Amino acid sequence: MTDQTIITARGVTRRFGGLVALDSVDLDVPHGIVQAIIGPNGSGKTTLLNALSGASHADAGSIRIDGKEIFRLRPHRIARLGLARTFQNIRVFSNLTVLENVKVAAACNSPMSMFSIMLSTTTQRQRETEIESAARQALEIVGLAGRADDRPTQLPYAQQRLLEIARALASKPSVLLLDEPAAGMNMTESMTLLDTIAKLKGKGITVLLVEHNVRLVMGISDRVAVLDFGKKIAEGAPSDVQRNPLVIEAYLGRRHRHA
Ligand SMILES: Nc1ncnc2c1ncn2[C@@H]1O[C@H](COP(=O)(O)OP(=O)(O)OP(=O)(O)O)[C@@H](O)[C@H]1O
Repeated sequence: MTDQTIITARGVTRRFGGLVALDSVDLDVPHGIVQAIIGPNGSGKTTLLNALSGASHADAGSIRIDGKEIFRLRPHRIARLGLARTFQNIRVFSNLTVLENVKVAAACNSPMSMFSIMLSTTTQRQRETEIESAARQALEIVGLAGRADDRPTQLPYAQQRLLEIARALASKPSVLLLDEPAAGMNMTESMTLLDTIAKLKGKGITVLLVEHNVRLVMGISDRVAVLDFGKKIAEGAPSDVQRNPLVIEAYLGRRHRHA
């Protein structure tokens, strides 16, 4: 690991019964880049994201965020170290406004003490102002500032996915994990997503994304890691990975096996 590495994973292994979903995976993600994890269906991408975010722990290995070991830490402890994530399925509160949804996420990641809540202290009012400001900034970044007072269900599907990103951003993370951010998006919507990811990178946020749309990944990522049957089979610049015979075989071979 170097000072430039924000995520350092070593030997990350996850089994489900007899199935080895992650087989001793190593990953080094430098600060401030867009890193993609790709691979055929069932290759272990989401399992890796879950292990990194603490949503579902690995059985063995070491995972460091900015040098701190997070293996087996609970998700909220990992979030406090600056890591936020989105999920494949949309998880918003439909009875709250767009802004309220983001404020809830911001508040969850910086809880006030029960004491200050009961006494309604100046500190609490300051925190509320900070939460509102963080939420509005997050909506601004994803281009939803104008929809703050709408309900999430009034947004088109692609914007609901951007709202998920805004919720993750509300905790001001240094690392953002995106699980299938372009799922269900058309070409124009995917381009908006790419702009948003570029903006995040411009703000110094390290983005790690799992994505099925390989063309989209190749356009936005600085580095790509490829999983196949739980093993990392390739990693590097998009142009190198695309030409890697192991990667071509993983995709084509899998397609042929399913044909
Ligand atoms: N909770 C679980 N219980 C049992 N097996 C699981 C569980 N979660 C994942 N798996 C298995 O682990 C393997 C990796 O799954 P994972 O969802 O990480 O793959 P993926 O690359 O994200 O797939 P996809 O591209 O289809 O989303 C698959 O064989 C999957 O069936």
